[in-house]
Amino acid sequence: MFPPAMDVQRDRLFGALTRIVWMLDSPGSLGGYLGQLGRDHRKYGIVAEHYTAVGNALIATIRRFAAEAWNTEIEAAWVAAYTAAADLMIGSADADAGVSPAWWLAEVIDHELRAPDIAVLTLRPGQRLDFTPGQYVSVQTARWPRVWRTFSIANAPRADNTIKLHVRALPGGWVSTALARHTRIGDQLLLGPPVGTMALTDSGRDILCVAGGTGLAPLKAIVEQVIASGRRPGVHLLVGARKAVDLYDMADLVRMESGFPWLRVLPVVSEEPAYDGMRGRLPDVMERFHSWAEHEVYVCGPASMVNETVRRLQRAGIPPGRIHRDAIQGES
Ligand SMILES: NC(=O)C1=CN([C@@H]2O[C@H](COP(=O)(O)OP(=O)(O)OC[C@H]3O[C@@H](n4cnc5c(N)ncnc54)[C@H](O)[C@@H]3O)[C@@H](O)[C@H]2O)C=CC1
Repeated sequence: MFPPAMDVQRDRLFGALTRIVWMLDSPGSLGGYLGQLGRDHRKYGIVAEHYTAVGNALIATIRRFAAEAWNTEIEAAWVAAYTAAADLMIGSADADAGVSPAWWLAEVIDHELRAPDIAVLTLRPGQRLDFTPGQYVSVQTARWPRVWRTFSIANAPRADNTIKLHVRALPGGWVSTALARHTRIGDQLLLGPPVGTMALTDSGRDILCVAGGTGLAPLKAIVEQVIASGRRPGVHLLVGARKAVDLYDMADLVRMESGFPWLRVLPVVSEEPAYDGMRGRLPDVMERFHSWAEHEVYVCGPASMVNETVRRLQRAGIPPGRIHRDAIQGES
C-alpha cells in the first residue's frame, strides 16, 4: 500500500500518534481530525481488518521498548486509546464510502511554468470534488506509484469543478519535481480527498492574509471565497517571496484587486536589495505596516515563517481564535 521509501509515511504515523495523545483531552477536535484521517486512508485501500493488525503491531512494539515501564494499566490505556481512534477512523471511512470516491482521477488541463521552479497546474477531476477553500489534497503521479504529497487547492469551488495547484519543485522532491517539470497537459493524476481545517470564518471582521511562497495557494482560495460571498470586508494580502522572480502569481492577484476594491495585494521581497518595492521579511513587514489587532488573520507558508508570524501576532495581543493556520505536510 505504501511506497518503498517509507520516511514520509513513518513521520506521518508518528505525527498522527503524537497528535492523538495530545488531543485525548479534547474529544471534539480529536474526532474531527481522526474523521479526516480515516477518510483520507481510503485512498490506500485500507479496510477495517488492517486497523487490528496495525494496532497489535504497534502495541507489541511499544510494550517491547517500554520494557519495565510497561504494566497492565498502561497496556489497557493504550488499547483503549488505539481502539477508540481506529473506531473513529473506520466509522468515518465507512460513512464516506457511501457518498464519495476513495480517490479522484484528474486530468491536467493546463500547466504553466511561472517561475524557474514554480508551476501552476489546472486539473479537472473526473468526478465532483467538493471542498472548502483553505483545504488541501494529496496528489500522486504516474512517475511515483504510491507516493502521495499534499498541495493546497488554490481556488474557491468552480462550476466546472476544476482546481488549481501551486507547486514549487524542491531539490530531492519526487512529487513536486514531477509535477512542476515533467507533467504535461493531458496527463492524469490521482487526488486524495480534500482535508484540512483552515477555513474562512463568519466574523465580519477585516482580514489579513500573510502568504509565504507557494503558501499563497490556500489563502488565494479563501480570498476568492470572500469575493464570491458578496461580503465586503477589507482584505490585505501580503505575498512574500525571496526574489521578485518568485512572485509567480502577480498578474492574477492584480486582476483580483482591480475587480474587488476592498482587496489590497502587497508583494514583499526578502532577498533582493535592488527590488523596487516593499522589501523585508514577512513578519517584520507585517508589524511595520499596520496594527492588525481587530483583524481575522490567515497565515500560510514555510513552517518557520508561519511560526514567527503567529508568535508576533500573539505578542500583539491577537487572540489565538482569530489566527488561522494549517499544519500541512510539505514535500521532503
Ligand atoms: N504549495 C502549496 O500548496 C502549499 C505550500 N505550503 C508550504 O509553503 C511553503 C512555501 O515554500 P516556498 O515557496 O519555497 O517559500 P520560500 O522559502 O521561497 O519563502 C517564501 C517567503 O517566506 C519568507 N520566509 C522564509 N523563511 C522565513 C523565516 N524563517 N522567517 C520569516 N520569513 C521567512 C521568505 O522571506 C519569503 O517571503 C512550503 O513550506 C510549503 O510546504 C503550504 C501550504 C500550501
